[in-house]
Amino acid sequence: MIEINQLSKKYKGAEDFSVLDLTLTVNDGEIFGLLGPNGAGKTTLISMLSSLVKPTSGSFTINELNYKENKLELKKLIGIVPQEYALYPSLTAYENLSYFGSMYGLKGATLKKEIKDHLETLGLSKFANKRVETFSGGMKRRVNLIASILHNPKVLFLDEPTVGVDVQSKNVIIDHLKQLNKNGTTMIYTSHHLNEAEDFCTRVAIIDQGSIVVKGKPTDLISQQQDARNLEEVFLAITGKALRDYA
Ligand SMILES: Nc1ncnc2c1ncn2[C@@H]1O[C@H](COP(=O)(O)OP(=O)(O)OP(=O)(O)O)[C@@H](O)[C@H]1O
Repeated sequence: MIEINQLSKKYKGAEDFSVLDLTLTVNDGEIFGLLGPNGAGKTTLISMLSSLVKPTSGSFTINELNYKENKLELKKLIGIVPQEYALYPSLTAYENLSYFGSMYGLKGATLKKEIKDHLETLGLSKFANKRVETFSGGMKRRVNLIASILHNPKVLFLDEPTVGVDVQSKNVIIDHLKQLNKNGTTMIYTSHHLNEAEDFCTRVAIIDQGSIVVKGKPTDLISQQQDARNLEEVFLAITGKALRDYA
């Protein structure tokens, strides 16, 4: 279970808080979606939960481990699928995955088997020994995903795991994530693909300006919002149609 208590982040030199007093509980086995316009604070929140960004105030626990006191245990428990590719372009898929797997403490036959199985499920076996710089966006996204799940994390943070990929890659990625979830991985996921989130998530929160505006099951949010037929219409009704450009 992930318990977030009044978590806030104000970056150095920034005028405003990127995440403000955010309180949320995500239960074991959930796929929880963080939805919101550009700049809403989704990546900042995920980055704090995965110990990449230090909170300004507030606290959180993951499976009762406190982020301040149990950093090492937490690191083993979680996986992070970052928005940017965390891959070495001049290394092959296999070399990249060996490197990331060994960082998580996997080695020998176990590491080999995990890499082989994941490459197979995600349709990449025949590209294992090709350099990642030659891969399409969808293939890079799939390798990026495998790099974060080789150690079989109990909790997985996914920052736009299907951005910029074709429909085929997207299906393979989402099916694989659903399978991982069935096997016991709890997930927090951000996306701008609201159709995908509607199908994929057990619950979602719509975040705007660092705070949760609404949260609930996608079907409940749709039925509660007057005239909304899908999550995108709920989203637009709640966050408005104005552009959210920032620099
Ligand atoms: N390293 C940083 N330093 C200063 N400000 C930052 C930093 N990272 C993010 N911000 C600011 O924090 C706010 C929230 O950004 P964040 O990336 O968390 O939003 P997001 O919801 O993930 O957006 P997107 O959908 O565009 O990925 C924005 O105003 C952004 O400019």
